[in-house]
Amino acid sequence: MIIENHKNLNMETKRENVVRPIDPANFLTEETGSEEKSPGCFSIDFTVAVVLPAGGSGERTGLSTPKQFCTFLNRPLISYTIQAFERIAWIENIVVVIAKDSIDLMVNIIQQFGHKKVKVVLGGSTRHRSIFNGLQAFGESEEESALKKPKVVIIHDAVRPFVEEDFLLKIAIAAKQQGASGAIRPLVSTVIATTSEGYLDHSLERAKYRASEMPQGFLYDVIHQAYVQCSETDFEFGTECLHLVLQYCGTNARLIEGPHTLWKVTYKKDLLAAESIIKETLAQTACVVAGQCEESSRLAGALQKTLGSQDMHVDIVPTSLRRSSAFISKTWNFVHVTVNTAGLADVEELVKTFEETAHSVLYSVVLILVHLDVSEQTSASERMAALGGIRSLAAEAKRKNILLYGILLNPVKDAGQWEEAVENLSQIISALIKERSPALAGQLLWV
Ligand SMILES: Nc1ccn([C@@H]2O[C@H](COP(=O)(O)OP(=O)(O)OP(=O)(O)O)[C@@H](O)[C@H]2O)c(=O)n1
Ligand SMILES: O=P(O)(O)OC[C@@H](O)[C@@H](O)[C@@H](O)CO
Repeated sequence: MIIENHKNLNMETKRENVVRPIDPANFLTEETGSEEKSPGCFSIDFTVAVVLPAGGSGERTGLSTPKQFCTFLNRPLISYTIQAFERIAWIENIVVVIAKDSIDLMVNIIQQFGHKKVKVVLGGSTRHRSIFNGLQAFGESEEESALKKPKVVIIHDAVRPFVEEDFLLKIAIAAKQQGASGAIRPLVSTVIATTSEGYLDHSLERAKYRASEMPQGFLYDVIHQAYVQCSETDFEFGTECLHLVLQYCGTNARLIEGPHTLWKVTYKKDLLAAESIIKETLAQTACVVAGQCEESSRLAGALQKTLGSQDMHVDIVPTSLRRSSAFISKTWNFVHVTVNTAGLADVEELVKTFEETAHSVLYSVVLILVHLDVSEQTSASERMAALGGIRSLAAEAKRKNILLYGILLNPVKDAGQWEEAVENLSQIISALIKERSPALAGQLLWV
């Protein structure tokens, strides 16, 4: 679900963090978080920084909110892109270039989602002007500017959230060696030239052409020099940074074919596609927290098998380890199996652990309580009553971006009926994890 307004963002603006609107000729950047290095898989021996142009209005989406600030899964698109770069240890700084009207919102996003390497800079009336503004946030020395210029600068549209470290490394190394580098993709449609009357003039041989995508990498001095020299026409109508460095610096970019995930969010459908991709990625793993008793272990093992058959990787963790960060950090989906005792206290403790570890800040956590009561003494209504507290617990958890659901599993003795019940349970668990619906949080389902 795409949300255009920002009712779910904490809009209490801390003015001291706001980048003061200033004359674009004299850039000011504002430190908005501590410099923390995220663990990375690769390392390189030169400095790299990133400029994310995010100053556009997103007219082609037809939405009133610029697409980079449209939210899905309780988070704006730009936050996903920032995180894609922030988690990379060899990227030192991320300059986000935004329109003046978005300053307060951007500062709140940085604070709400804990973005650490980000500096905010004012954009311009076109993408090239915004990129140039971003580049000018760097200076020759720390004295001249809050940001020392990097050896290589990666330029990446803020509305392209799916970018991986290995490809960024290729782009950065090629830019260091060649002066410039850029991502390309095969054309999907054939390119044609039209006459002024709107007829076909000629078509291009598709195999000879490629789509220019992002990220692009440049030696900082090369791209900066190109922008210093480029014309007003370039600034007003240009869309290709690689062209600028060729025309004004004679630098021929190394072109690297990238994965199909580099696509740019342009239309509303792209926002829906981005939400689906993130949901699909989050739903690939789960953790079943189970007690030591035989029924609990048996149910946990059966769920691991049935969810596994739906391509979900499931770890089983004993209840005693439910608070260990080792297992919490591996997934955003948790199934807590309880037998005979309702286990709401355990669930409450898990919610507290997710909050203490800030695990639900970037992505919603799905927490499903599966309760099996094998004691012969309790009636169905008594079992329902035992989980009656889940609704209030779920309301509190939802405020922390934790989606709590309850499922009552009826005990059955017949092996065939048990297998069928576990299959049904597994389908429900899978659906709750895939959909991540806040509307169903607090509901008690019955299998
Ligand atoms: N004056 C501008 C215009 C665009 N961009 C950014 O450049 C990227 C790619 O541009 P595009 O997809 O065209 O974004 P918009 O210009 O916002 O879209 P539209 O043309 O539909 O208005 C986006 O992250 C956009 O925010 C920018 O920083 N400054
Ligand atoms: O043209 P738009 O402003 O919609 O998007 C920018 C794209 O052109 C640009 O990101 C790539 O083509 C690479 O230069």
